[in-house]
Amino acid sequence: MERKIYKDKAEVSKYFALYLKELIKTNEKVTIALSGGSTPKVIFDYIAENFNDLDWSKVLLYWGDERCVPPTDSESNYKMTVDHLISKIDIPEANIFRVLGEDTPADEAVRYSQVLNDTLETENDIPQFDLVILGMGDDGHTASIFPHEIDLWDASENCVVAIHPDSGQRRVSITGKIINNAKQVAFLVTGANKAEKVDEIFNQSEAAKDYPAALVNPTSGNLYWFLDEDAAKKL
Ligand SMILES: O=C1O[C@H](COP(=O)(O)O)[C@@H](O)[C@H](O)[C@H]1O
Repeated sequence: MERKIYKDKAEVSKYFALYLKELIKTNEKVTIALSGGSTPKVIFDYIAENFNDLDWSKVLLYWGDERCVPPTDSESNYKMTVDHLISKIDIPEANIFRVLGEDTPADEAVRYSQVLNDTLETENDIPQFDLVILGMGDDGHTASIFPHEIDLWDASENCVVAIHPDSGQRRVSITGKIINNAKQVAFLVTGANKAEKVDEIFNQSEAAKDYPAALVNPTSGNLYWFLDEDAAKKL
C-alpha cells in the first residue's frame, strides 16, 4: 500500500493524472472502473483540460458503482463522467461500458456482471480491471457498498444491488471480489469530512472493521491512497 498526501484537491488531481498518464502510456489497453461522487469531478476536469491528448482509444471505461437513475439524471455517475471527462476527450463510444441505471436494478446487476465476464481478462477466474478508482464516503463506504450492508462486500456475484442508507436510493455496485482482484486500486479521498475515517482505517481501529473502505486490499495488485492534507490531517 502506498499513501500519497498532497496539499489540496488540485494537487491530488495533478499527481493522479500523471499516474494515469503513465499507466496509459505503458500499456496497450487499460480497463478502468470509475467512481462517482464529488472528488472525481475536479480530477476529471483536470485530466480533460491537461491530458486530452492521451491515446484514449486504448482506454476502456466502466463504472464501479452507479445510482439507479436515468443517464440524464443529475445523480447519475455516468452523466457526471460525460459532463466532466468523456465529452471533452477523444474516446470511441465502443470503449464505454456504462451501467444502465434506468433499468430494473436486479436485472442490471446480473447484466453488468456478465459484461465484466465477457469483456475483461480474468485472473483466478475472476474478471480483472487494470485499475479500479474508488472514493470513500464520510461513513466509510466505497463504491456503493455501505457499512449497513457490509456483507455485500463478500457476495459471490461480480455486481450487486445496494441501498443508500439515508435516501433509500438503489445502486448497482461491484463487490469486493472484483475490487480486490484488480491490478491497481486507487483511492481518491479529499476533504476534512473524511479525516476521521481515514485515521481509523490507517490505524486499524476497532471501528474501522465496519467500513467497507477498510476491506480494500488487492490480492496481488497495488493499492494507492491519493489524499489531500485535509483528509490526512489526523494521521
Ligand atoms: O455515492 C458515492 O460516493 C462515494 C464517495 O464520493 P465523494 O463525494 O465523497 O467523493 C463514491 O465513491 C461513489 O462512487 C459514489 O456513488
